[in-house]
Amino acid sequence: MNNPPTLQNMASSNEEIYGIPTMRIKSQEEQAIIAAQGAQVLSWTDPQGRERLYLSPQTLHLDPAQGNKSFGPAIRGGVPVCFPQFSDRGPLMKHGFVRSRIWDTADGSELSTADSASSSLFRFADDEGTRAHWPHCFNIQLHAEIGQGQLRIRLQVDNPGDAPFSFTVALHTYLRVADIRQTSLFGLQGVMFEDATKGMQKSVQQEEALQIPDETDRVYLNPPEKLSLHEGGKPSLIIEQQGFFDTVVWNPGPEKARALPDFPDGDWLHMLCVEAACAARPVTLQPGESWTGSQVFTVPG
Ligand SMILES: O=P(O)(O)OC[C@H]1O[C@H](O)[C@H](O)[C@@H](O)[C@@H]1O
Repeated sequence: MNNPPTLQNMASSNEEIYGIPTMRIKSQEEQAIIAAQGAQVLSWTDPQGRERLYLSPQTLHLDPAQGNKSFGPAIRGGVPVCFPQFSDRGPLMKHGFVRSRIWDTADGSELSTADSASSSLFRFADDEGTRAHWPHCFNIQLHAEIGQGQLRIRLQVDNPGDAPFSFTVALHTYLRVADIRQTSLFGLQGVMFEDATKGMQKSVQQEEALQIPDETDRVYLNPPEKLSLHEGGKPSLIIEQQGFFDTVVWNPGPEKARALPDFPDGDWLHMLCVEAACAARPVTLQPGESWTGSQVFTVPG
């Protein structure tokens, strides 16, 4: 079986990946690569040297020459940040606009300078372009950290304005799996979900292990904080979330995969999105309030 290429050998200090400016962080044997576009984590190599995130080799991205002048295409893979709208659950562009904008490093430093650090902090705030679509003042920041077999991602949204606003949000994580047909997700038995492949019909998951034989697009409501991904019958990754009150599980399956212009036809076999989200109901922030959510991935010991 042909596995898609990984980024781990493409990384030098301040390189561009598929034309996207990136920052690299390191901790002993682990490394992660974060794009300035969307503060999107593109790659996480675990202590065994295995790439854990899926990134489409056909990914589209902003033209760096255009910078923040326009809302460009979204990067297909890694950990897209969906804000201030999840999917098409509202009037805005699908998954909101921050994944299609260039974020700043926390101290305004050059992307390459964090090369020796094990964490990164990116920020983005409202501007004329965002207010034309969504008339609110906001700050959003993403902190990503690796070490000891973990990738830890924390997202914070602040309301510095003088009016309340509501949003839906997700860390739309694309996990890389060797073969989706040998992959199961544990922890969702007995949890109610909305099924986007069946007009948002609500059901309760009966099976102990979720398998993905075909297109799967579910928003699980109030799931447990800890899920476990198994590959080839063995635990492969522990997935934990806090602050987010839904979990989305998405794989396009063979037919939808063929319809996605930025995704190889066969790559639905090598990925599974397990997304920490507030999707089914919004978060509301009063002036001066903040919301924080995190998603943590741990390689089992
Ligand atoms: O293709 P995108 O806009 O990146 O969205 C990819 C997918 O994201 C989420 O998982 C949604 O639940 C899916 O309905 C959607 O197809």
